[in-house]
Amino acid sequence: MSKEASNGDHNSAAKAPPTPSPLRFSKFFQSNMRILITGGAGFIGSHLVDRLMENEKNEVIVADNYFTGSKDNLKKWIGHPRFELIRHGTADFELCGNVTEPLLVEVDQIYHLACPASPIFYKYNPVKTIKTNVIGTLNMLGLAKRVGARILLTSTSEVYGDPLIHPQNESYWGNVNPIGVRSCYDEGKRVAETLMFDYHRQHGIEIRIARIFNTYGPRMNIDDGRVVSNFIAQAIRNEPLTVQAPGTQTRSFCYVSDMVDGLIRLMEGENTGPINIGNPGEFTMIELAETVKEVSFNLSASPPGCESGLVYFLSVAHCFLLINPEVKIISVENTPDDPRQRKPDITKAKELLGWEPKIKLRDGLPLMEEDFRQRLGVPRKN
Ligand SMILES: NC(=O)c1ccc[n+]([C@@H]2O[C@H](COP(=O)([O-])OP(=O)(O)OC[C@H]3O[C@@H](n4cnc5c(N)ncnc54)[C@H](O)[C@@H]3O)[C@@H](O)[C@H]2O)c1
Ligand SMILES: O=C(O)[C@H]1O[C@H](OP(=O)(O)OP(=O)(O)OC[C@H]2O[C@@H](n3ccc(=O)[nH]c3=O)[C@H](O)[C@@H]2O)[C@H](O)[C@@H](O)[C@@H]1O
Repeated sequence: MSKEASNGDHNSAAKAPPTPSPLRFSKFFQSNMRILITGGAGFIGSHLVDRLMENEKNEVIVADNYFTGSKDNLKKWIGHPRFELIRHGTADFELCGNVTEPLLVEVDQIYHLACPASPIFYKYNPVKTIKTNVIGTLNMLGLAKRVGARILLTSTSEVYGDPLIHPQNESYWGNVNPIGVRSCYDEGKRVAETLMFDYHRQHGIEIRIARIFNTYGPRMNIDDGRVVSNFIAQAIRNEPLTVQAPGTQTRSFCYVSDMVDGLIRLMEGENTGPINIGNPGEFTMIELAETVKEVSFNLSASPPGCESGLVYFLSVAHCFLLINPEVKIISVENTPDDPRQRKPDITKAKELLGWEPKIKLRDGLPLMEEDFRQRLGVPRKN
């Protein structure tokens, strides 16, 4: 029997995990933990790389096809002796670094994040999205089985679909359209969760499943179409904030440093999950737009994840600067199957991981604004 405990509902007859390769016990490997991060050039992945690289005992390997991620997010690590960017698969550019191609690399842990996450990107090529979720997860589970690695999947609150219970807890099975335009992503992640548990029960693989709720922060793709990045970019460019109708739909936003902390605790802990990781502070999209307009620097210290000296300077100086109080808010058409409400029940994360988010939306938004201003080349007017 595997020693790891599930969070209650699963995991009755798991086999022992396969023995790691003898190489793992050689002197060379003993000092270091080798960690693969798929999708490590993306938004959450690159912050996870930063956090794991802080530990000198970690060697970090990233596999990414740069569909929505960028090498820029990793530039401070390229060339570092404990860091490696791998290009596997074929010579075909489309397939290079792609998790839909098998990968063989000796690692102890796999954080499997690779998947486009913004609705406009995952809907752009739905077949590619579902292949990434299904074949990509199968490949990473095959790798975990072969080398005896523990694997964590970044699943999503979208497995709950347009939820009929509120807030959503992990025992809720969801309300998902299997044939809709979002299905490549939400049904894809549901299959990925199924594969994780089948490999766990059948092959004894050590698995961890995080159900991530809307996460925001520096390094989000400026034009990736998600609501927080859209509103901040629009406010900085002095364009109207586009609230998709009706605007009363809700989301709960988690700052990226809190998310990374939750993912590492889940990986290091003894529970398979699935476990919700998100911030229960819930906002309608109209409230979010108003908050983006009005949010001000009002920080007494620089929270984790804040890399900008300017933000730190402004925050210790107790400045009160609005992003753009003049900007207009307009209502635009929505897309099909948009969930009407979303808020995580994080009781399990609190009890099993000792985790809860620390950064409030009003404190996280200015940090993201600063990063967007730098990348857009639009300095703040004082
Ligand atoms: N950010 C959120 O709010 C959120 C919420 C729920 C779940 N998630 C999950 O977290 C993970 C990371 O999300 P993110 O917000 O950082 O997104 P992101 O788009 O910034 O990052 C995804 C990364 O995966 C890479 N990728 C995509 N398809 C790939 C493939 N076939 N092979 C190799 N690499 C591939 C992309 O190039 C990118 O670097 C995703 O699995 C996503 O589903 C994110
Ligand atoms: O957290 C999650 O589980 C999921 O959340 C998001 O999906 P979604 O909530 O639809 O993300 P957004 O595109 O940011 O939309 C959030 C809300 O904002 C609205 N919106 C979006 C963009 C915009 O310009 N204006 C606007 O009002 C949308 O209609 C929606 O109601 C992510 O993009 C998924 O990757 C992730 O898995």
